[in-house]
Amino acid sequence: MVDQDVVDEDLVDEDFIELDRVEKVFDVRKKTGFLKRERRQVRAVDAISFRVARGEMVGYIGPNGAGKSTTIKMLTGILTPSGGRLRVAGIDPSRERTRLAHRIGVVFGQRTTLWWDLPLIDSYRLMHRMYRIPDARYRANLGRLVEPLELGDLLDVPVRQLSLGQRMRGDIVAALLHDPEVLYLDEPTIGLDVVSKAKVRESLRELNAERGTTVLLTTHDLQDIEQLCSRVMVIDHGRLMYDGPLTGLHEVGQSERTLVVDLERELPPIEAPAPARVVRVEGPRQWLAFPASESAALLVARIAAEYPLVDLSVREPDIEAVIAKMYVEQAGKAVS
Ligand SMILES: Nc1ncnc2c1ncn2[C@@H]1O[C@H](COP(=O)(O)OP(=O)(O)OP(=O)(O)O)[C@@H](O)[C@H]1O
Repeated sequence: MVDQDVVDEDLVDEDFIELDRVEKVFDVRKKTGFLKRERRQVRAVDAISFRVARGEMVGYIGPNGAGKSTTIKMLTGILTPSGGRLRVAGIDPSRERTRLAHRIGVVFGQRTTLWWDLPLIDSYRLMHRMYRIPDARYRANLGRLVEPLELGDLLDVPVRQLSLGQRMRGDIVAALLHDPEVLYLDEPTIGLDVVSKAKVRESLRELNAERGTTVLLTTHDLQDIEQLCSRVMVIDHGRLMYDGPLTGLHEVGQSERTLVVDLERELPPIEAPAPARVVRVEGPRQWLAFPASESAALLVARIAAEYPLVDLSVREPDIEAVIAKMYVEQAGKAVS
């Protein structure tokens, strides 16, 4: 709610979210024997710097344990950085968490901010009070959000009775009732079916286009990024590996698909026509990498003609594969 807060006049729109060499180190104690404990440090976020402009929609991706949630938690003020400088809308999140809370919205796909046993509308009424949203604005926002997210018939249903997709859409409305300028989304489409995913993505697109809401999106689903974000940042082991347009990421990461082949019995690696090649063998199962630009049909036909084929499937590259390819590319550049 911008009008209730003091807006930082010096803040440039390009620096709406600002991180300079931000770090987060956790002290972890592990039991290693009777009365023996080992202390270890986990560098979850390692000197990350980036800027997000007001109104941008940016993907923030990486494998499990990369440091995404830790970054988001620092951006909301839940966690305090161990080092570096961080500002959101000119505010230091960990110092002024409450003031910032009025300007940001957060959706965690795996958790809900809604009250489990209450009808959906009661959660919204509670938020209306908690955020002290003016009545007219609350009604207008509810009207504006509920219809496109198709929640009109579900407002009186207890949250525990909603499907995952309905609950997720309910959470998105909850995060937007107070008109936040920034929305952090952590896996907003996880576990959703194709139709629900499409609905969630469509509403996010509209929100960004119509209200200029800045969106930082964490996901394991590359299609979320493809359909929503023109810019993507890749994080791994707490470090920023890539920051740029999705097309650049495609060039390094999406260039290969995998054909998984189940043979009748264990055999030596399949002799596939280049550039296809066997990348892994486990008993009768073999994995072949091949260029995403080529059809799998020819490769399948060749293998079927020459090998005792039982089953097969084609896998699109996942984020882990994209990042693995980045390492190879970077190592190659460092050597050459
Ligand atoms: N409270 C904590 N105490 C100790 N270590 C932590 C804590 N929170 C996170 N970590 C560690 O920090 C690293 C980064 O974790 P984080 O949850 O940020 O990763 P992530 O990218 O969000 O992963 P995922 O995709 O699995 O959610 C991991 O090694 C994790 O075990």
